[in-house]
Amino acid sequence: MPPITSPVTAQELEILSVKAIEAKSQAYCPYSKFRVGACILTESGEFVVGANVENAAYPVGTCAERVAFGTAVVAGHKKFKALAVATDIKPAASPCGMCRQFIREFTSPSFPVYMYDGEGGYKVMTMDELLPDSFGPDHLPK
Ligand SMILES: O=c1ccn([C@H]2C[C@H](O)[C@@H](CO)O2)c(=O)[nH]1
Ligand SMILES: [Zn+2]
Repeated sequence: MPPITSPVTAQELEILSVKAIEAKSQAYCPYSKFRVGACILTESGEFVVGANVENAAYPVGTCAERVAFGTAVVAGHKKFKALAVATDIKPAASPCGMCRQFIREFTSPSFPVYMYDGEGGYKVMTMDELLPDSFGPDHLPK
């Protein structure tokens, strides 16, 4: 059985959402003009933010979610409680396919992804809902 992600408190969720929404202002998105902010709550109680960073060579740009997870992993974090992603649209946007696979590497099936719309409303889905029947580290030969 996969590990169950520990639940997020109402206070943690409030901070997570504020930081994800604030992180939109750090986006570098001159091409799409589509601001995305992300914030991860680590198992140790730290908040790590990211925003999308685009590039003149369009496909080279990275999403907010991968910036946040890359930053957190490089800072030494290995376990995560929740992710919030914020955009200015409604209904809320959800992580792209590449990000779903990237996040899957570091999370359990019950890991919650909170998706905030431009009015502060949100929907929440687990990683298993976002990426069912997924491929991960355990599928590779030892
Ligand atoms: O969940 C998402 C969806 C899109 N983007 C970024 C990629 C690109 O910079 C811009 C438009 O797709 O939004 C993210 O960061 N996260
Ligand atoms: Zn993405």
